[in-house]
Amino acid sequence: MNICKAKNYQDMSRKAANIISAQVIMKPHCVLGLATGSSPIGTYKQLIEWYNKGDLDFARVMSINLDEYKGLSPENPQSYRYFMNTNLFDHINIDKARTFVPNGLEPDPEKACAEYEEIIRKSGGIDLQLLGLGRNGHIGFNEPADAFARETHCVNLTESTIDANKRFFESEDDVPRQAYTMGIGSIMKARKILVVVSGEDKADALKATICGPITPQVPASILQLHNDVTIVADEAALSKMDI
Ligand SMILES: N[C@@H]1[C@@H](O)[C@H](O)[C@@H](COP(=O)(O)O)O[C@@H]1O
Repeated sequence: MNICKAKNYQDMSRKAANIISAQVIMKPHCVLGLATGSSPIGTYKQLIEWYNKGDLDFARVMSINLDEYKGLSPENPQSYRYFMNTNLFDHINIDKARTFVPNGLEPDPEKACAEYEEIIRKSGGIDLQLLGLGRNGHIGFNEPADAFARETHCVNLTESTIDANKRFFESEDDVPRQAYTMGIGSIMKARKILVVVSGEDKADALKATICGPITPQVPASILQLHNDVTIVADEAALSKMDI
């Protein structure tokens, strides 16, 4: 694992955006695996800035997002499709028909997940997967569990995740209890993985991810087995480690 220490959130975002830019410049028709949450927002802002300066071209890029709340429509401001449109896609020249997010409105989990795995398979594989880290070590919506889930599946969100994500909703009751997420196997197939981590509330999860045993109780710990992972973390997130 390549650990890159950033001073703060802004520095982390710029460093991560540099890595994504390099990917897009080196392979203009690349497949980007994208993430939601507050961690990658600064990275997306930086990419938009460089796009506006004429430094980046997303015309041939395809994107595949990690996850979506089950039951939320793309127009719902809390949906991850809406998040991606407003935080990135609406501001760059990516072809929206080539941006994919699991279909939150598909009530049949088997159908929703099989369709999504087919999209990943047909894409030829994700070149660079961007990830945030949950406070309990989750990636995508792969929550701590007794076993690693391989493919896209439907999950019941844990109390910790519902609590962490309620800030985006009017009340805790409005947070969906289920989501569709790419599995650990789908994530691990990406050729390169980039994790962005900021803030002291992630310090324990980050330490367990990097130094702890590989266990489905800390889903991100599986990343120790991937051969091309870069973690860009700020000082606060690295505060519990000697790095
Ligand atoms: N499904 C998302 C994850 O993909 C994200 O990494 C995590 C952390 O979010 P944040 O970056 O806001 O801390 O939140 C959600 O649960």
